[in-house]
Amino acid sequence: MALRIDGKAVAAKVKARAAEETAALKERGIVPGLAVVIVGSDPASRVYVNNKKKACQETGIYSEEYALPEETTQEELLALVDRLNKKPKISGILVQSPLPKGLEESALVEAIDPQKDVDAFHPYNVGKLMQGRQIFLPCTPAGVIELLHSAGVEIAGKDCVVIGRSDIVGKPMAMLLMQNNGTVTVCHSRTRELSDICRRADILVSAVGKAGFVTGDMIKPGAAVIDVGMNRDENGKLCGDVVFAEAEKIAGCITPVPGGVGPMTIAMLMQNTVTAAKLQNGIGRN
Ligand SMILES: NC(=O)C1=CN([C@@H]2O[C@H](COP(=O)(O)OP(=O)(O)OC[C@H]3O[C@@H](n4cnc5c(N)ncnc54)[C@H](OP(=O)(O)O)[C@@H]3O)[C@@H](O)[C@H]2O)C=CC1
Ligand SMILES: Nc1nc(=O)c2c([nH]1)NC[C@@H]1CN(c3ccc(C(=O)N[C@@H](CCC(=O)O)C(=O)O)cc3)C=[N+]21
Repeated sequence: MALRIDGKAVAAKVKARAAEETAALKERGIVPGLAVVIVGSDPASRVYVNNKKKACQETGIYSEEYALPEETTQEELLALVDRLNKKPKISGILVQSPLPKGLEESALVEAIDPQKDVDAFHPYNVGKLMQGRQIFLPCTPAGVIELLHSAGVEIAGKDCVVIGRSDIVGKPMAMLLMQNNGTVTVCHSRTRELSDICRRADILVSAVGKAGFVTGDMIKPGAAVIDVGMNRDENGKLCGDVVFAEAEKIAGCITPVPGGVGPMTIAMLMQNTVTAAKLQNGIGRN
């Protein structure tokens, strides 16, 4: 049976570290602050945003939430981002995706001050990541790397397969695995012989968004299986991309959903908010 990686426990450690740093900053009169902007009433987004708020409370990070109606215009959002860019109390800005139709996400992300871009979605930060000179690590992929470390999985020299090539998960995930000296293959909807490629992976990361996508026969015995997917099954229950019951019999270690990557995303966001506050106050990392 595979080792079940406890994302909640690892996230608690990351948050504890962020809380310590926050306390130290507060002694110097600096309070890290996060602004979360959510537009419309997507129920899943609501849950994530509430989790982010709770994490801020746990770590002592100041937070502001802007819950805006579905009808909000691009101009109104841009004006809000501009205000938050200039607001000293705010170290980090996150615009929750997806946005309602008609709003242009990329223009909004580009309007965020790169020094406050705690998601690391701004093209400046994406470029920095490509060069391995990033100031912020992308939260979900960085969370995955932490989980692998926590389970004692070595990345260097390993065959890593990422399923999914989105800007927010797949691509930055591949980049971070490469930075950690993995040999990375990225698969997507046009990939041929996907199962065969997956079966060669020592580390398999699934970020597809389809329940039941990764079956036991796609997993190499002993592999590390990381499930980024957040889906609802036919009963409305939260589940990942991986058929967990099959995979845990074959994998060496595996992350569950819930309780795997999700909590790590939020913990890394707290870490990035602390980093942002330090940066804006001329304090180097560590
Ligand atoms: N745990 C967390 O913190 C987070 C979880 N998520 C979850 O992760 C999942 C992925 O998110 P995101 O990257 O934004 O999703 P996207 O929909 O943007 O990307 C999905 C990717 O999967 C690929 N794909 C779809 N179908 C297939 C297929 N049949 N075979 C191979 N590849 C396929 C797509 O390929 P193509 O490019 O060719 O279309 C695409 O690259 C979602 O469930 C999301 O909810 C997301 C962010 C954070
Ligand atoms: N700008 C932006 N940044 C994001 O980081 C971002 C986003 N938009 N849009 C949506 C995705 C998704 N995401 C998750 C965060 C927490 C959990 C999480 O806490 N999951 C819990 C359970 C949550 C539940 O109970 O539903 C778990 O897996 O255990 C999941 C997913 C961040 N995202």
